[in-house]
Amino acid sequence: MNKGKFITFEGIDGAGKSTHIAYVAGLLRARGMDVVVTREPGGTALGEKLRDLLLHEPMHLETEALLMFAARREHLAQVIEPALACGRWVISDRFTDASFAYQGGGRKLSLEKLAVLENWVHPHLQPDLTLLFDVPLEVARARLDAARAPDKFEQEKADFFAATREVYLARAKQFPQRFRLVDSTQSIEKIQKELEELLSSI
Ligand SMILES: Nc1ncnc2c1ncn2[C@@H]1O[C@H](COP(=O)(O)OP(=O)(O)OP(=O)(O)O)[C@@H](O)[C@H]1O
Ligand SMILES: Cc1cn([C@H]2C[C@H](O)[C@@H](COP(=O)(O)O)O2)c(=O)[nH]c1=O
Repeated sequence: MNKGKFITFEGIDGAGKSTHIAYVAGLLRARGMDVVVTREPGGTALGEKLRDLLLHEPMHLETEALLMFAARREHLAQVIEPALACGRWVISDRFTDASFAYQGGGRKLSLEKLAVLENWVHPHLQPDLTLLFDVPLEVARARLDAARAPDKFEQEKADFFAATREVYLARAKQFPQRFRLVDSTQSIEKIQKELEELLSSI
């Protein structure tokens, strides 16, 4: 049995990831793939409880990083690994790149500590494709302000998101084989066209 592929969507809050997930899942299903759509933090019953704490309770930055990886361990064991093993494709709204970007960039937690957690929780698995939706902070902020009340992360200041975006862009340079940068200032229709072309090659 062929293993499925693992696709992750990343970007700062308001970049537009969630808008495009259903579209990409639809494209892949039309090509006959069996697709699982999931998210982080979350994706399991325990993970969703942790998500609620992570998005709304103040906590020490290391507690936050550890809970992100605890939720991820459960997500891998219950959802991601079993799905890939039986040939399904997994699309996750965020994965470990978000921990490097938010906890490492935004909160300034040591990237070495995060690498230790990554190596513990998923020493061998990496996404086959990571779509990084990139927008200037002001564009993301304006979109979020128009869309919903902010959670704990979305209330952070511009310098937090500038550092988060910087780490995302640095990781895209560090891992060019799996990252694809999507200019998310474009219209939704233009981005969909770009995604369609991009996915035709995997
Ligand atoms: N290319 C676009 N042009 C204009 N508006 C957009 C575009 N992409 C997304 N939006 C709008 O911006 C808002 C935020 O989009 P979305 O929820 O997809 O962002 P996100 O990256 O998933 O954010 P978060 O990570 O905080 O969930 C939504 O109201 C969405 O309709
Ligand atoms: C996986 C992960 C997520 N975060 C942050 C990023 C976002 O602000 C929230 C999730 O909200 P979304 O609307 O579903 O994008 O969590 C993080 O800080 N670290 C992580 O590892």
